[in-house]
Amino acid sequence: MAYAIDTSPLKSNNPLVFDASIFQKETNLPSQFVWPDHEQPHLEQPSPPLEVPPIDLNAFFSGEPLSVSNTTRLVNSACQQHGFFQVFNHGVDLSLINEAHKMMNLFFQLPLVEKQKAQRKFGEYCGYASSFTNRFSSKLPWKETFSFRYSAHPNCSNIVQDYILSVMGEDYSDFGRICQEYSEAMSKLSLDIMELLGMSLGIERSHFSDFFKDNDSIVRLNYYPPCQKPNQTLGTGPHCDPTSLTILHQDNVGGLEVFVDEKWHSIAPCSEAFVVNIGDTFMALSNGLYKSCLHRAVVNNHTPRRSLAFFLCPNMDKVVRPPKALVSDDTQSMYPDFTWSSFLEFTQKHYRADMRTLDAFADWLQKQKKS
Ligand SMILES: C=C1C[C@]23C[C@H]1CC[C@H]2[C@]1(C)CCC[C@@](C)(C(=O)O)[C@H]1[C@@H]3C(=O)O
Ligand SMILES: O=C(O)CCC(=O)C(=O)O
Ligand SMILES: [Fe+2]
Repeated sequence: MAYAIDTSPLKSNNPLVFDASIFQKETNLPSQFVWPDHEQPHLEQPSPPLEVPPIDLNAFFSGEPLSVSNTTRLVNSACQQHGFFQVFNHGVDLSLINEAHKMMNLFFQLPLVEKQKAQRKFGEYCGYASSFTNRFSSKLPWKETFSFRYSAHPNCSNIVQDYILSVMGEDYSDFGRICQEYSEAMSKLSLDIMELLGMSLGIERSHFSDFFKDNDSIVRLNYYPPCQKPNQTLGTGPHCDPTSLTILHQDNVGGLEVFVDEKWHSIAPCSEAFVVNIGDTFMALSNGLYKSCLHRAVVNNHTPRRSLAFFLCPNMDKVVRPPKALVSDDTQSMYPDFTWSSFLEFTQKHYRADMRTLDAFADWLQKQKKS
């Protein structure tokens, strides 16, 4: 079997490197990529599609009373059931989305050593990772990712482009510029969606958009190479996003699945739409009313798949606590107050994000307080 041997000091105790150009032809998957039987996808039985409401953001922002009440009702019901919906007429230029996909294609086609200029370091969430061979020793995801920080703080006006140029070099200025523009567009869209979520919860429209104005978010480019044994592995394992809100754009290949009513359901790609889902931090902000739902990405044996994720996160030191209107004497606060910086650190240094990250974090916080 063909493995590339890693020579970097980072992974001295783990020689496995995921080089997609080699691994996509492998018929014997290294055992680290083989997921346990109960988590393996059964691709021979296609997952039924999930009914996700199509949300017309333009109609909502028109202020026309019927559109507003229909939209908030649909969002409220989807978020209480599973936390997934799709947004249309979102105001993001389709040519910017296409450019971002083109740049992402170019990036992932680069030779491994070139991509490794941006190698993600242990304990950090930014950079390039070919699978997580230096982070985890089993249930490795069949993917490459490139993640970077976006901050809406006025002092960080060019943060994405500066980061990409600093790690990849001057030749990557178009890549940096498009990623910067895309991140800004996603941050703006996320604040619009926060207004909608605030209204759908019956609280002050600006409550959550104000809370996230100075967001410190994560943008991630995902590349899922073909796999000769797609039934044995996963592109992204079952998890709930620890972040607040995810805005995902998938290419036309398909692979995103959501666990609802005890079954996996697919969400078909749609180039004009973004898939939006509630993450654990927003579940805490809504006092458990809106759900952060289990999802995963499956791979296939013929076509590479790409997706672009914007993970909205609060400013690092803001206290995550639901508004008073969502906490009654009976319900109390479902989760302890926390900061995003501590939750992020938990996912990067102490716990691999899965379906119970928020509960595990709440227990961990409790123990920290006691000791
Ligand atoms: C804070 C984060 C951790 C992860 C990236 C962002 C939001 C989603 C998380 C993740 C995708 C959930 C599944 C497991 C994970 C390890 C992955 O497969 O990428 C998670 C990310 C991470 O820790 O890098
Ligand atoms: O690529 C996808 O479709 C989903 C990826 C995902 O869930 C994530 O990165 O959190
Ligand atoms: Fe996710």
